[in-house]
Amino acid sequence: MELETEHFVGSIDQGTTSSRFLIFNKHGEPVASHQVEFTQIYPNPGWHEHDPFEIVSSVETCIDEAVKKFEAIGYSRSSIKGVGIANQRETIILWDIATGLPLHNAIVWTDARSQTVVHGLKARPGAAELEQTCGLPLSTYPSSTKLLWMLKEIPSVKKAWDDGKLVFGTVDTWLVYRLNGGPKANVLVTDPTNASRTMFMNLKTLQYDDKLLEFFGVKERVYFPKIVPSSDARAYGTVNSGALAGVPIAGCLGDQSAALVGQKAFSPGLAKNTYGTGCFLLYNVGSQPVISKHGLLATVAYHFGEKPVYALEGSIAVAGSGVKFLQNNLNFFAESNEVNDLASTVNDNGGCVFVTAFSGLFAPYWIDDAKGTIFGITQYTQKGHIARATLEATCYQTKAILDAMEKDSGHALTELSVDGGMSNSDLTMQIQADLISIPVYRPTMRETTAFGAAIAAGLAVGIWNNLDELRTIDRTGGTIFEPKISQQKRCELFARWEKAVGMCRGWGDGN
Ligand SMILES: Nc1ncnc2c1ncn2[C@@H]1O[C@H](COP(=O)(O)OP(=O)(O)O)[C@@H](O)[C@H]1O
Ligand SMILES: O=P(O)(O)OC[C@H](O)CO
Repeated sequence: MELETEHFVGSIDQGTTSSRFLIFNKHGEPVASHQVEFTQIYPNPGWHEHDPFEIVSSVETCIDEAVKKFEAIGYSRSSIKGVGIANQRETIILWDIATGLPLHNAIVWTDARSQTVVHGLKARPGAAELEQTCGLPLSTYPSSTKLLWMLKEIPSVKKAWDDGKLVFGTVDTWLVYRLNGGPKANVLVTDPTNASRTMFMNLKTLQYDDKLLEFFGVKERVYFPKIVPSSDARAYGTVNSGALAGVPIAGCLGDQSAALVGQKAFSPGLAKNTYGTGCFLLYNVGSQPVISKHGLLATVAYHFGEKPVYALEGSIAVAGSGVKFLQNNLNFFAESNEVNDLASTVNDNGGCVFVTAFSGLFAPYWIDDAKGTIFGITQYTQKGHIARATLEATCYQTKAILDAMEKDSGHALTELSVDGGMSNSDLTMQIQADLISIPVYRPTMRETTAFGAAIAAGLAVGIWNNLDELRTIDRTGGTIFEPKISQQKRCELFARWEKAVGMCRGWGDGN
């Protein structure tokens, strides 16, 4: 009997490496899920693309397969009341308003091809003030510089612009548009957490800012999606076909905001660090944005009710993608989790420091002319040392981000909550605790990104009535990694890392 009255919420987690669909009950437990990895396209050094239709088909496959599993254990698809979306941010897709067809592959957030565009923009009057309005520094990372590169370099994009047919979308907008049926329904929306990664949105008004659009020269001739709250039962339309046809899309969050929500970091001072393809530390600063003085980003954490909540963010471009690099490019092992066995064949990094700056270095350094560099290789160096140095790179950057966050907020974290694929590595989490000298807490339920999007949708369709109801969801269990090394050792290791960062500057300049 209980099964029939129970309601569920579905959640799309469209990440950089894979897509997933999970179905959650109101206790925050995933009862069915499906995951699909999709193709990573690297056409040139520093370039990174996705096929827009493969993004959609991977999501549709995940929905259909997860619903099959859900029904196989006795539930009915009609008990799924809404769907939420969490998505990789900054990645852009451009399409034609009339046909609904993409004009190019998606340019992924890691892609560094807009370096020359960025240098040109930095020389324009007003460049230094942009961050005060949108929270992001000029770099290859946000969507704006990718759009400008495409307008300059891709003839079909230029033509669509000339013809007044160009639609700009981040992955959330593209997914919502396609899931609603494309040009037939023509639903063009985004939420403030995604829009805050474009450099086009004013952090305070949560709307496009004329001055920002004018700075980038895109005030006219582009269809921008409407910015709507992250939790809304109507604005995102409904799923048009497949196993969940007719179900409302009721919530949408950039994946890192979703992970903060999924960790239930609803109060100022709470934070999380997600180790996925990249690694992103978000710190809840409450109802006013804080513009960083130490290399962090100001971003929207979520907008559920009347007032938005903001976060300070430390973004690291390479985390799990470093592990994938050892796996796919260097053939060190066949599966990601094997990195831990390999890194455990040695006691330390053997003097190697790997600055994994494949796309330049992001927070808090913002060095766009760095390239991946391994320092300290000798005849003694083994694969295990390189594997260990790869894991350490993300942990050092997290330490640098926490230092910056403490300076910006005046508050030191006493524990770091973690999630994401690479947080499955016990070795990495122990190294992390050692380097930051506070405990690292890894929850048992690590699908926090998907859970965050489920919360956004679930609040809109009445699975939960308010955030207080969510506070009671059990977060006990999980693993705590305690720091084990001395302060002196920690300082020595970090000083070597900082030296390596200083020495990797400039390699990519003009190349
Ligand atoms: N046990 C593990 N140890 C180290 N890295 C891992 C492990 N499991 C997964 N990863 C890495 O985590 C990443 C996938 O994490 P995920 O959170 O799914 O990322 P995304 O959301 O970006 O697609 C991959 O890059 C993979 O290499
Ligand atoms: O795919 P992830 O989980 O590394 O997240 C990507 C970020 O949203 C990029 O800003």
